[in-house]
Amino acid sequence: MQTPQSMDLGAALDQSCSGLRDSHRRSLMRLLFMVTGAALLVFACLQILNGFGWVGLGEIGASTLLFLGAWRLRTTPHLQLWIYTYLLALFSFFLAIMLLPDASVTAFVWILMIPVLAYLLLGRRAGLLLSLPFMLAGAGIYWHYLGEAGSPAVLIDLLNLVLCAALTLTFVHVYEMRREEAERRLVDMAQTDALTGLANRSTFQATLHRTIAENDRSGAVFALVIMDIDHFKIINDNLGHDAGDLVLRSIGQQLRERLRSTDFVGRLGGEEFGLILRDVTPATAFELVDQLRQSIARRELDYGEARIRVTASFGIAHWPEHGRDAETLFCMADQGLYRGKRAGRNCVFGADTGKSIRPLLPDRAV
Ligand SMILES: Nc1nc2c(ncn2[C@@H]2O[C@H](COP(=O)(O)OP(=O)(O)OP(=O)(O)O)[C@@H](O)[C@H]2O)c(=O)[nH]1
Repeated sequence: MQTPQSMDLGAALDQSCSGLRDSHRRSLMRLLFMVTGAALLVFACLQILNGFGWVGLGEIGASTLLFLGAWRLRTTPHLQLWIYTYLLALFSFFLAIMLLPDASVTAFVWILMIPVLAYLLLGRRAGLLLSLPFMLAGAGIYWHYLGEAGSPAVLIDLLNLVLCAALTLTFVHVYEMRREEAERRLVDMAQTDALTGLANRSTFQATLHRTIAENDRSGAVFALVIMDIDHFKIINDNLGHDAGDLVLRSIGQQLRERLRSTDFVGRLGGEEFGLILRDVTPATAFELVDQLRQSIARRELDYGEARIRVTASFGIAHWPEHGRDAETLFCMADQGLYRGKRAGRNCVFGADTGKSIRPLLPDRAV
């Protein structure tokens, strides 16, 4: 049986593992392009005033490209490629200004900026892989810049930079790890029913929509099953809410155990569950669901002195015969379920045929 994580977290978590969400990365990249473009314009004026006209003109050209890039970034589908190109060019530029013959010592502060940008835009793994070589190269250039290798003064300066850079890298790495973890937990909570650990209603609905789209392309079929525990209120009323929760957890576990790895199950709310059975004929679906019905009716749960037995009713709708869209399919499966409830519960009903499987076990709750 597929878990909510494997079905719906995919896109969100993939993005979470590459730093910020795509929309945020896009905005940040556009901001960086505009800030870098504006900064280059200022530097270009200073270079021209200093008599380095050709450098100034080059910077004006680069600045124009950056402004055009900021505009293009709004819609490009190749965001990742833009990010890599930008970061590689920017980090190489940092190294280049450190290598200039009369480089100012302040040029080396950019080494600290490398991990921050790389982690924000690429996430933990790619961020580490990209920032490490550039930071090491920067530290090497700084050592060379200081001259008199081995003198205590030089070593102190070098150590200051290396320690500060290592701490920045560690801080950014740990922060990113925690952020990824927190995001994973949040998405998990948003998609999972806390009591049973199954997919919640919105995840189930999203999975149903996706299954319809997939089967539309592949031509495969599936069944939607809605299951409702019979007279569940009696358990709550007689034994309390904790006993009801125990039953819901136990049924969630039973469904998880009995379904195939390609099937999907979710708690739709209260004592109602939804199942998506892939690649099943109507006859197979009936058989499978009836086995589920029997196994639920057979199981006894100990709750203090009490022994709890429950039954459940099921409605089945087939895609595409009973409806091509999720809403119609839900409606049809619901009709089957309520036919089952009216017929005395503990049974399986198809959506339109009225075909049913009658209970083999007596219909009883607590
Ligand atoms: N323990 C527990 N009870 C819940 C939860 N969610 C809903 N319920 C209870 O489930 C019961 C549902 O009752 P009804 O809708 O009357 O359904 P039923 O008693 O199963 O009757 P039929 O469906 O007609 O067989 C209510 O008492 C709700 O309070 C939950 O998370 N935990």
